[in-house]
Amino acid sequence: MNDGRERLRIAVQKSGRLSEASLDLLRRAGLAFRASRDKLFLYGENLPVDVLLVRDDDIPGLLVEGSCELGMVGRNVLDEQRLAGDTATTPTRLLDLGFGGCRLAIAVPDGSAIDVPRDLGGLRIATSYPALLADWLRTQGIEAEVVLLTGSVEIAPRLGKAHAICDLVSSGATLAANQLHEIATVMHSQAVLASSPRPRSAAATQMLERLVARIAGALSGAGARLLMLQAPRAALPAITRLLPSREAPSVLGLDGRPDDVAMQALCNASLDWQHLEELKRLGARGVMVLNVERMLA
Ligand SMILES: Nc1ncnc2c1ncn2[C@@H]1O[C@H](COP(=O)(O)OP(=O)(O)OP(=O)(O)O)[C@@H](O)[C@H]1O
Ligand SMILES: O=P(O)(O)OC[C@H]1O[C@H](OP(=O)(O)OP(=O)(O)O)[C@H](O)[C@@H]1O
Ligand SMILES: [Mg+2]
Repeated sequence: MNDGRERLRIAVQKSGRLSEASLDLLRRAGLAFRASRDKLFLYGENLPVDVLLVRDDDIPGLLVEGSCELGMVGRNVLDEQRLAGDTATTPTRLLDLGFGGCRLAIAVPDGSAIDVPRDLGGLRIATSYPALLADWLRTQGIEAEVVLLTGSVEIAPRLGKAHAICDLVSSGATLAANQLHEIATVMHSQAVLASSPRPRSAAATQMLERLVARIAGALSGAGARLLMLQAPRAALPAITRLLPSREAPSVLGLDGRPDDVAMQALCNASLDWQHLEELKRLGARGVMVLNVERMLA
């Protein structure tokens, strides 16, 4: 392991939009932690894995230098640092984590004459993501000036610092509150699991692969439902057609009841009361729905 360390390190955001969901996912992957006194470091009690609590902007750099083997960070932050090209090697994106969903968008003041991206030619755009914005402008063939602001980007047009902004949006409430509206999407983003490009020992690689498989398992279990029921054998085709199942259901015979079967189906989160009512109409009995906590392929 790097620097002779015996334990794997995973970096997550200390305090912000990704913090809670990142730690929750690690818990669902089976990690139990003990907090250090300064709360910047969580000691993994049941696996040789420790959690580093840092600013999200620092995570790509920590991975590149090998201070951490894994990190959970917004794709926007990862791609910005890759495009900014400070280092020859870049972290590897392993998994999309399904939280922290947002988009990097171009927005302009309500009532502005800027309607479409090409209207931005020759104007100033404020952003905290200069490399992503410059890359997008290049692909659109637009020459505009990029103005770097590290926060409160939405205020730039009112201050006369820029004609437009390029910032993260999810609900759109911040844009609306600042009398701005979107005219283009630069990228869609969500939190991702990324790994260090540094070489690591065979033992570290094995531990990393184990943890990544567990995280993937916790993710694929999320929202999944296990449906169990008994039904007339003749109703099986209609039941199978009805279900939002992820794979073919398992069907078992029942002792002394040749016309009936027991069935088990892994369904996605869209399985609802309407499905259950329909199942009952088709003759299903003893219908049970269980939330799936984790899965291992
Ligand atoms: N409005 C949003 N909705 C959903 N996800 C978002 C939103 N804004 C940002 N994110 C995602 O969450 C990440 C972290 O956002 P946050 O605002 O907590 O970061 P920060 O202020 O840079 O925090 P830090 O102090 O760690 O630097 C963003 O990089 C992005 O991937
Ligand atoms: O579309 P909305 O749902 O309104 O979200 C957009 C806002 O969320 C982010 O900031 P955040 O609230 O995380 O604060 P920050 O700028 O201090 O990071 C982003 O920078 C926008 O300002
Ligand atoms: Mg940050």
